[in-house]
Amino acid sequence: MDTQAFLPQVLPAWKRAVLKVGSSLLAAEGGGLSPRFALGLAQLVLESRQAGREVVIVSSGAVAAGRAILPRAGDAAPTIAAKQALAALGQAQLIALWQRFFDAPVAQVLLTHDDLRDRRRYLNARSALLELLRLGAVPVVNENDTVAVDELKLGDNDNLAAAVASLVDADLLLIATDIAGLYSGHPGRDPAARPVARIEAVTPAVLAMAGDAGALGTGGMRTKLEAAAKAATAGISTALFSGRDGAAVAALGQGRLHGTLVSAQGSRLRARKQWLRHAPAAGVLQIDEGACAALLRGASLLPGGVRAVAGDFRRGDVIEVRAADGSVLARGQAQYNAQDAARIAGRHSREIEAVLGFRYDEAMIHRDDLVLLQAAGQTPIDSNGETTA
Ligand SMILES: Nc1ncnc2c1ncn2[C@@H]1O[C@H](COP(=O)(O)OP(=O)(O)O)[C@@H](O)[C@H]1O
Ligand SMILES: N[C@@H](CCC(=O)OP(=O)(O)O)C(=O)O
Repeated sequence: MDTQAFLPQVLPAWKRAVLKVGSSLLAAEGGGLSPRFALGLAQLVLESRQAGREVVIVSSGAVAAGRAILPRAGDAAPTIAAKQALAALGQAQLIALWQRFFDAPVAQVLLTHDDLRDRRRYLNARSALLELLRLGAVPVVNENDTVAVDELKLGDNDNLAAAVASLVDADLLLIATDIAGLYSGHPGRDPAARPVARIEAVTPAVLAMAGDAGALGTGGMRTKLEAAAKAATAGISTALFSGRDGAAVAALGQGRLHGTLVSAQGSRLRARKQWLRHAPAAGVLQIDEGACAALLRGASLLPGGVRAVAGDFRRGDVIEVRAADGSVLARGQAQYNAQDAARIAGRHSREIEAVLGFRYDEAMIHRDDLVLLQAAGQTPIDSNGETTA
């Protein structure tokens, strides 16, 4: 395939990224996995970590790895069940491949889209991934193919990577594939296909440029653009580039992208705050004056400042935070369900474990999951969202 090169462009500055690596980059020609292209990508991860950035890897390749272990399971047109078996067989090797490049421990995280749709599991996955990053581990995520087969059918690891990018509050989604970026038509079939370096919005016309997968991948450019569109709405930019092109991969470390950049729609923080502001509230925490002052200073809401709990919310639900006079001070995502919140209300954070028998977080609502609806000294808002002055 003779395709035109992409001119370099500036990669947006980032602190935390999700790097999605397709099967097309990890599958060896004779079956199994090859370190050939993974090496350069791992180098990029290492350099980024040394520069104080964090990277979560979303890696496909378990099915390809499984093929080398039990070739007869991967006959010409394997069924979904055979692909699931191959994925289960190959997953350990996939993790072992990534571990080869890092002194830091590699952590295997298997997720499904359903896990991320369920608020409680979403929050659990988030805490676990953020803790892994805090500990300096290299999280490597793949779809849990034993219990969900979306990715095996649709190549949805692209979409999973976008969901993970939102989950961990990444500011960039890097999608490494076997082609330099998006072309205006399928490069194998359209000789006039041109590089598309920049996409401001993933419109139907942009989606129409994308065709199916290459020989080894699933989903092709379409799922990559869908993923980029989701990331964009969450305030995250996406870079599509070739993981086979060592120079293009090395350039990313210097902040230059040879590939396609899909721009974020607004900032990540704005998108998240917007969601917290408008998601239906499942309950209410009434807090004391000390807690009000702490929230206005930008602190988390600790159980000690909670006076009363109302509603039947679950961990991860959005709830309102009201001052003693009933005015709505803030909204945020609950770390504890209503029952547990009621049991720890008024208690010191260090008592949480003794009361509940476990502890998710020292806060009832973490400051990253909280949006203030009043600034210090501002007019309070009543429970209908109207100003009370
Ligand atoms: N408009 C397009 N521009 C670039 N690649 C495209 C386009 N349409 C389809 N493709 C195909 O998408 C492939 C990459 O997707 P895929 O095979 O699913 O890889 P991965 O395993 O990295 O997810 C390319 O190799 C190319 O054949
Ligand atoms: N979970 C599957 C990934 C399937 C998938 O999305 O593949 P790809 O299109 O190469 O990213 C595997 O590990 O083989």
